[in-house]
Amino acid sequence: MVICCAAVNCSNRQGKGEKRAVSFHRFPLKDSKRLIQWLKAVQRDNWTPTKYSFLCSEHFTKDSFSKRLEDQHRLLKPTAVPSIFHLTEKKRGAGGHGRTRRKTTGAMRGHTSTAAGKATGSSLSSSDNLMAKPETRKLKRAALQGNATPRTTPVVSQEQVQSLERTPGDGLATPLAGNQGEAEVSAAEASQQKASSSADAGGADKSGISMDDFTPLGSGACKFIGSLHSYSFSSKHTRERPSVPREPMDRKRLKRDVEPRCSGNSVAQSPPRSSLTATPQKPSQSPSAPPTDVTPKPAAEAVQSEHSDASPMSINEVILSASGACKLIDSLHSYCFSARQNKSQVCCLREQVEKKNGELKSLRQKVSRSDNQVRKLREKLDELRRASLPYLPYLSGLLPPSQEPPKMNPVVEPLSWMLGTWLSDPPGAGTFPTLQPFQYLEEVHISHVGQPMLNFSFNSFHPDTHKPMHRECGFIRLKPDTNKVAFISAQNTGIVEVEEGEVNGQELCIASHSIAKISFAKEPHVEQITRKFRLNSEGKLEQTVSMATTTQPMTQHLHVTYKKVTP
Ligand code: HEM
Repeated sequence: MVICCAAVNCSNRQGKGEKRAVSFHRFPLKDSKRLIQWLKAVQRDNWTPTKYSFLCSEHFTKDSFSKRLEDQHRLLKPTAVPSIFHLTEKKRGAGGHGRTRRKTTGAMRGHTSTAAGKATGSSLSSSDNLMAKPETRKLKRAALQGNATPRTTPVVSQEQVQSLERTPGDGLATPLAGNQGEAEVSAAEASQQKASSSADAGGADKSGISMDDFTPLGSGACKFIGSLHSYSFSSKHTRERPSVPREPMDRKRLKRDVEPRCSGNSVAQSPPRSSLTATPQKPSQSPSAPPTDVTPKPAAEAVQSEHSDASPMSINEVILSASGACKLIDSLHSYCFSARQNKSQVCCLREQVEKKNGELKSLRQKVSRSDNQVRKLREKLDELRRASLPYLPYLSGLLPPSQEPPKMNPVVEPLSWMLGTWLSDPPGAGTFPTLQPFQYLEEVHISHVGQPMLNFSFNSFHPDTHKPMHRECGFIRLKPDTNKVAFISAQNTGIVEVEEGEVNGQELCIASHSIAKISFAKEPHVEQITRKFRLNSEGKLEQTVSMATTTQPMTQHLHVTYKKVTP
């Protein structure tokens, strides 16, 4: 890399001119206040210095320098601010500052220079600026000897100042008390120095080139920014040329690292070297021909080897690039984290759903088992009901509809105490000389429908099996205005009989008047039957049946007490 002066209308560069005549000094990038003063003095619009930007010694007054004790080497004072500039020519743009115009630069070395008079740069005519270079040298020397006074009205663009004032570099790097990162480069000496000597202690060597000149800003923050920038650059480069090997890409970056205005002069391609073993290459000593090599180049390569990218980006660009990279990395981290979190949540939810499904399946099985149990219990209940009250269905079938009951005929009123539904309680007792005593259940229903008679039905059941046994039904009539009663009955055994008697109070005694039977009725045939009904003191209905058969005299066959089950 050729070290060039960044001042407007200054063509000084390393290796040009007399040895030790001109030294080059870095911009105090780490000292923002002083950097602002430098920029105001330089007056380059839309331009931001990099660590490879230099001002030559011709822009500083003599008292800006001190001499090192051991070798009397000229050093720029840490507080020095440049003040000697040629600002009368058309200012350079952001991309360069017109080296070709350097030859036509006038002798006015800053509008406050005593050698140049008190006229401002803007007031000078173009002819005044057309000065021969030797003359310019004289004026330079005069300035270095103190003839030039610092600019009292520095001008700097507001954009530059704001950019610097908000540059994070102020906070990232603590200003150094020493040379603060700017270099003092004696072009002639620097070209002859060995890299080994320049790497001794990181300080300025005899050449005037300090190791700090070519090392990056020494803070971790800067290294961090550099690495992010390297990441951004390499990503960009990979996108553009994904198949290009790494080494060519690095060489390409070396070219970019050179100051734009110097790159056209000479950039010697050399293999990358270590920062501490790099050997400076001897530059061309001819002032007229552009040098084929430059002294600081190995050191610059060392910087590049230490930092993956040393492109001449402005500080703001670096910061913006780093900030963008940080945001991108943060967003990627956030995305990865949220993706992992979402995946974990999905897995967790899936497990919960599977667990709930298992619970639901278990509950459905329980419900199914419960339904079966309920169904079986209902069946059992129905069976128990049938077993306990087998005649209730018949009873319910005999009950009148829920409406106004018919008015009882007065004729049957003497028999009204018989009305109702009655159930045997206790079970009836069966006896006969030819039979073993037995028990039975019986349901009695005696009603009327408004007619002058009562309707009756007697249905007996086996006490254990509830199977139907003897059954009979018929009518009870009263002879009007008498207590004479006729009892007409048909029995399932094939007997049809009429009994007559009298009702006295709540007792009815009747005896068979006529008995008919079917031709195939089972023997022994019944020949006489007597009955007695009464409502006892407990309100229960009692019936006693006696009969005579073809084999047995009149003997009691049945006795049963009923309790009333309807009002
Ligand atoms: C007024 C009504 C009834 C008459 C006229 C009548 C008549 C008879 C006669 C003639 C016998 C045969 C006796 C023998 O073999 O020596 C008999 C037997 C029997 N009766 Fe009655 N009976 C009447 C009501 C009932 C009732 C309400 C029951 C209740 C369940 C009943 C249960 C039996 C039994 C279990 C036998 C023995 C086995 C059989 O022959 O079926 N009877 N009955």
